[in-house]
Amino acid sequence: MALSFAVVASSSSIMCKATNANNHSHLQDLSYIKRAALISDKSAGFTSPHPNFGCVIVTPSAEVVGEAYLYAQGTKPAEVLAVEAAGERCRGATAYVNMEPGDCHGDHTAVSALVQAGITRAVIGMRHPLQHLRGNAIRAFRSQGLQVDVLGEDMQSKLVEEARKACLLVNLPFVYRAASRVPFSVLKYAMTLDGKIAASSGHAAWISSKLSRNRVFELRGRSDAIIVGGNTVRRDNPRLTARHGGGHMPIRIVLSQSLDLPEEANLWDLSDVSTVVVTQRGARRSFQRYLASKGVEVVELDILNPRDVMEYFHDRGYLSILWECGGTLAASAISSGVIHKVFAFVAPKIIGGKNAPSPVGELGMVEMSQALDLIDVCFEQIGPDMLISGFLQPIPDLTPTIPSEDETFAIDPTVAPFETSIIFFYKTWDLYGAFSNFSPHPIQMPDEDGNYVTWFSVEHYYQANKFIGVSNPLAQDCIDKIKSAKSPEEAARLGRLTQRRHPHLVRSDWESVKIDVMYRALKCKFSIYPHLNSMLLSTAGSVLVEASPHDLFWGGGRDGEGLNYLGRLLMKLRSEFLGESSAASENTCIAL
Ligand SMILES: NC(=O)C1=CN([C@@H]2O[C@H](COP(=O)(O)OP(=O)(O)OC[C@H]3O[C@@H](n4cnc5c(N)ncnc54)[C@H](OP(=O)(O)O)[C@@H]3O)[C@@H](O)[C@H]2O)C=CC1
Ligand SMILES: Nc1c(N[C@@H]2O[C@H](COP(=O)(O)O)[C@@H](O)[C@H]2O)[nH]c(=O)[nH]c1=O
Repeated sequence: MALSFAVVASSSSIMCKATNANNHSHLQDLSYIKRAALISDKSAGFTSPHPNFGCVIVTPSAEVVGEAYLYAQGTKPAEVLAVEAAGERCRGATAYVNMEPGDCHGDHTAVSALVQAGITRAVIGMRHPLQHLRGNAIRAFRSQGLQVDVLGEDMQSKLVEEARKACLLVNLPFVYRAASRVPFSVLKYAMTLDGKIAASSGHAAWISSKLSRNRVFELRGRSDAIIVGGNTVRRDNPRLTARHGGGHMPIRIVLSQSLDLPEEANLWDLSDVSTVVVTQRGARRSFQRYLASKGVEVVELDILNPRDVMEYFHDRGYLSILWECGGTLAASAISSGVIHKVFAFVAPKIIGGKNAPSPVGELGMVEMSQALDLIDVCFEQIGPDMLISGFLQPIPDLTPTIPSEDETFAIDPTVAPFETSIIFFYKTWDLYGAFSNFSPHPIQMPDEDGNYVTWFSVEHYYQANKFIGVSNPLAQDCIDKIKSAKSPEEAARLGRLTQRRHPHLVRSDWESVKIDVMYRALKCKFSIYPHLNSMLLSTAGSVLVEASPHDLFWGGGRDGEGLNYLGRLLMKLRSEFLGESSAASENTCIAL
């Protein structure tokens, strides 16, 4: 179906460095690029930790013939879906993308889809924020003869800046994360008009209206995790779930130094989503064991401060965090410089109380001139409340902060990332991200009757295998759901959740067969994709380590304490592919 929408016309002039041979209307360009940004946001929360991508394809006669967005990491790229929708009408058309495509497939899927479909021009809202991807797709388009216009580079004006900002805003968490190496963090609180977040008694339910609290569910749905401090758990017994229906469900994180937490708490009920408790090394080991017995993950850090916690969750691949703590932890997080944005719901109520808590505790400031000014402040009325939001840290300027790969090598010729003797991989956008079992490469594996079945990713196959052969209709039901999961993350969530909630559905020999299941799936993947096979062989001589800081079985762990079985299997495969007789020799060293 052809889609169309209004174009915002204005008489402002637009400078364009590129020649305007095709006589494109640049006002239309801006409208379409904003459209790409708008649709890319539809899957916010689900794409995490991947950016939001949208693509709109428009013919020279200004007809929108295809548009699509990325649903989640590992699903079909927006560009491929838009090309599929537009079909033959791609010939001579322009593709508008809010962000330069990345390359999770490791074979330039998005670029190839547009080039092969006959697209002749690409308009790009912003360059990819990650250094190793930045500029690659733009170069590839240009080398294939496409005209490429990048907002702010090839097109400049006040209106272009506005459209560029729209593209930036839909991927702000990604941009902050790329620039600061901590997840994008939002501090949210609800306070009375006299600045209290609870009565003197500590009672806080509720300050803001139902409408505002529904808005909080949406904020939660856009986040990877919600953080509270130990005191909020003791005082409020919160659930911290996103209850707005059908949205993404973030995990819950509790920061507690003392680990003096209640034995019974809503956050220990993992039926909807998991909880991670982060504490100081050595704190209440018996309570740690108690939490672990309930399925709650406990992470010990040497010193529990917000920056270390955020660096840890960055390394775990988290993109955005919502802090819903009280003033004590909020002050500590602000002082550590990890809070990027604030959402304050102000309710027209007065509770008074000299000792009633306020949203931010001690920051050590003594003069008003030291106050932190919010940037880009917005005011929005929600029912009876006012939502005031703004940034505590400016939006990073990507140009100087994250130089392109070429620029880096020009600045420091000694940088040669390909020559390290240990190759770490983890998230699919990493240089060797295609080694991850979450990479979007379908595999074909024989079922119990020997018939070949296609699985969207190694992770889909691995998770489903937990339930294969179990004579319970619920097990088959779970396999079917995992098989049709839209993304590897979704397959993992389904598999892990069912394993946790219904352990009796897991096959009894799972622990003894899981390495072999993974090995067979990886063997298939690296056999049927020649470019992946070459990538694997190109690492000969290097140790491969899955850099998962928390998976101590498949990954290498934070301090190298993990067993790194994924890395080991890849090295085993590599040596088999290289035709070395070291299937035997490697077997002796890695003892699989
Ligand atoms: N209206 C609103 O929006 C909200 C209101 N509230 C209200 O606020 C009150 C609780 O506020 P508050 O006591 O400030 O609670 P916090 O949520 O800030 O919890 C503080 C606790 O966080 C833990 N913590 C871990 N690391 C740190 C660190 N580096 N710095 C500081 N704390 C750390 C400690 O837990 P431990 O002691 O276990 O070691 C500490 O006692 C309650 O009355 C609650 O109802 C809370 C959230 C939002
Ligand atoms: N009191 C208060 C808030 N408090 C926050 O919400 C948490 C409770 O979440 P849940 O258990 O999921 O409903 C609580 O622990 C605290 O973090 N939030 C608001 O939007 N408005 C309010 O008035």
